[in-house]
Amino acid sequence: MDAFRLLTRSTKLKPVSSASDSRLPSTGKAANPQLFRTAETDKLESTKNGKKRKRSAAVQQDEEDVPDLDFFSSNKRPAASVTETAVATEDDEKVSAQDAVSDDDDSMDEVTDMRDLEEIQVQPTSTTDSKKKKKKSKKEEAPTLSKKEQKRARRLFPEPLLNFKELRSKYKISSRLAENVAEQGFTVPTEVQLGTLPLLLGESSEPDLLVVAPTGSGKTLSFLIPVINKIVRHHHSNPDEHGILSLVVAPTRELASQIVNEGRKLVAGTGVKITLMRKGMRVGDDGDAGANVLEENNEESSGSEDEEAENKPAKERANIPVTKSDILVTTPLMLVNALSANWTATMATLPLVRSLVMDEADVLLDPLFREQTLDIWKSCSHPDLRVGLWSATMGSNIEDLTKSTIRERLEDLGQKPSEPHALLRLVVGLKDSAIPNIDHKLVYAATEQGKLMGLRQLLRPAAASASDIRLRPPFLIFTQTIPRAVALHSELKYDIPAEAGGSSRIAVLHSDLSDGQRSDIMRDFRKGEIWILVTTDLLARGVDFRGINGVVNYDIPNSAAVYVHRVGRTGRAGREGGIAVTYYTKEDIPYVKSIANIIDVSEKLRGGEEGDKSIQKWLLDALPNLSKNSKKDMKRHGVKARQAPRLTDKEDDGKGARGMRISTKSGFERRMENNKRGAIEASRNRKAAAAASGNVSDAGSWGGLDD
Ligand SMILES: Nc1ncnc2c1ncn2[C@@H]1O[C@H](COP(=O)(O)OP(=O)(O)OP(=O)(O)O)[C@@H](O)[C@H]1O
Repeated sequence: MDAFRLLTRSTKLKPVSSASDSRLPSTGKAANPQLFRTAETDKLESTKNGKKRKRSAAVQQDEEDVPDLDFFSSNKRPAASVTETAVATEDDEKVSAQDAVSDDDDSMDEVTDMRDLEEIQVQPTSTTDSKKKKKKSKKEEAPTLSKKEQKRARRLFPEPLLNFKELRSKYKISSRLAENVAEQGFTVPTEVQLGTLPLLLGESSEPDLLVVAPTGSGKTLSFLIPVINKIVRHHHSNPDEHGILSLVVAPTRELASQIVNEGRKLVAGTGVKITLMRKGMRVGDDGDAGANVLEENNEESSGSEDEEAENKPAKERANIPVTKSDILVTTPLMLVNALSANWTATMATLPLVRSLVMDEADVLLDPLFREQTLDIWKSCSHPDLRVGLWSATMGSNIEDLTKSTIRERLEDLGQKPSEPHALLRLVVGLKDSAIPNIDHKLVYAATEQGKLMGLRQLLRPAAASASDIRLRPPFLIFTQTIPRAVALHSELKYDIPAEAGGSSRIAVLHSDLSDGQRSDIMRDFRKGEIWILVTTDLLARGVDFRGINGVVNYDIPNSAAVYVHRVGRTGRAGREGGIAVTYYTKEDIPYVKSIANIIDVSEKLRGGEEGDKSIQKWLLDALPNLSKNSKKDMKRHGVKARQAPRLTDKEDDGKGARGMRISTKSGFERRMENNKRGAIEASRNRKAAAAASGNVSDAGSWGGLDD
């Protein structure tokens, strides 16, 4: 009898299929990076047959019985993929854009104009349904529109990008930029790319854009191409204006550095410079037409040189020549510090910035970073600023905050943009859901010891069959706090046999490490020298380790959104075979339902037999719902018992920190160790006291008084 299987009886673990065995994320890129291609094909088929557009079976089923996603927006229905829109637009003769909104369809729109209806009706739009909208505007005085009609009025059906060649042939992007994109070797644009690139590169006025698209779906390329192209055009039309024209803000240094590396591949030879904001840099006014310039050393350097430069003391960096950068990539705090470097009451402004990109926008506008992000947003003082907010999860509160900030910034500025433009929202796939191309395993481990046992089984391939989970390195392990990550790392350090590389194969990464240490670990994990990386939510978002085979949530995530991001570190760009293992204990039961819901929806999106699903209905029914306040509390602090400061054995009542400790040692072994430590300490104290009173037994070690 497998004890571990007993522990996990609350989930149905399906046998590992030979297909996922042979096809792992680490074996290379997927033939097709799109996630919703099956549904798309189905729809294409049904439109071609001249029938009314229908959702794929899997998605239809979702509509019937998808459980409420009790977080984020009020809309609980799956949105059709953006390619559905593409089908409608491409196949205009058979299915008009208006037909595409079937009467019984009240799901979330793909591309939605977020402005007030009156505003939409007076603005000219260049989309295919513009004529219909104009007709509608005549009926402005008509009785108030129903919710459904309002939704319909807001929906847009822009043309999709069919292939990357169109970037040059149709959207006329810089030829050098087009070459750089081609050199990346991508063949098919992902859904988010085919949806957003035409919106941002098209002839109509560039919109402010909110994008919600799955993890690993290529959002970085989607925002970098338009930003770079805009700067190339700007250089042509304003050859004398130099300075920071675009800002990209990301929540962590690791993500910011990754964006710079991606950007460098795209800007090569275009004359555009992209720079990572580093400690000690100053964004200052050079007195040249109010332009912001960046003091930095080597803006054309490669990633590794960049990292070396970062490790130089700030003093050395302060002496470097002033150069100009077009795109600055930064974390919020670093830029806020630089903008308020002269400690004046008001922050310096960034008068030339025309594009502000917020990657992982929902976390940037979360209370944790909100003040800093809004300060940066408002310091961009150009009236033609366009904002882009990108994430795999986006609460409706973020949409409201975006609308109000756009309005307030313009009011404060007292100027209007040179041309009217829209605020659009594009949703790819099912909003706020985990990607469907990975396997989720929700495992009940009862206690902390149970989790450690389970994890050890994953580390030993021979024992892996016992747990039905086969997770091959490289993979990530997430814990709730830094001390827990450190403790888990020291517990597992010697679990990897010396012949496989031993303790050097496993590392821990968190924000208490120095920048240099963090960069080294990231580099070694990417190079495959480190196989297992224990970390905190520092790496939960945005970071792209292309070929990692899985993610282990050693501690449950603080929210459903964090789950979506953590598990999205695997299954990037359509790769199949990734696994997400989440352990939970007795203490976690109150918090598991939202995660179980996410897994359930993801499995429904994937389709397949009901019996293959890991989340059974009885489990969902049995798990308790969490109150709003408890959810908030959980989001801020995580599971409280795990957050507790370390207690000494004497202080611990046995239910708190001790129960949550990451260790395989028994209480008896710990007590013995403690006693031994105490005895050594006491003997040391006795010796010190004796030495202080001059009564030293070891007289030979005392040289006596000097004459
Ligand atoms: N069209 C494409 N075809 C194949 N791979 C692609 C394509 N576009 C991007 N990629 C690759 O997909 C991976 C994920 O891209 P990216 O990091 O931009 O995802 P993301 O949507 O920002 O994810 P997250 O939400 O986790 O931040 C990268 O390795 C990138 O090189």
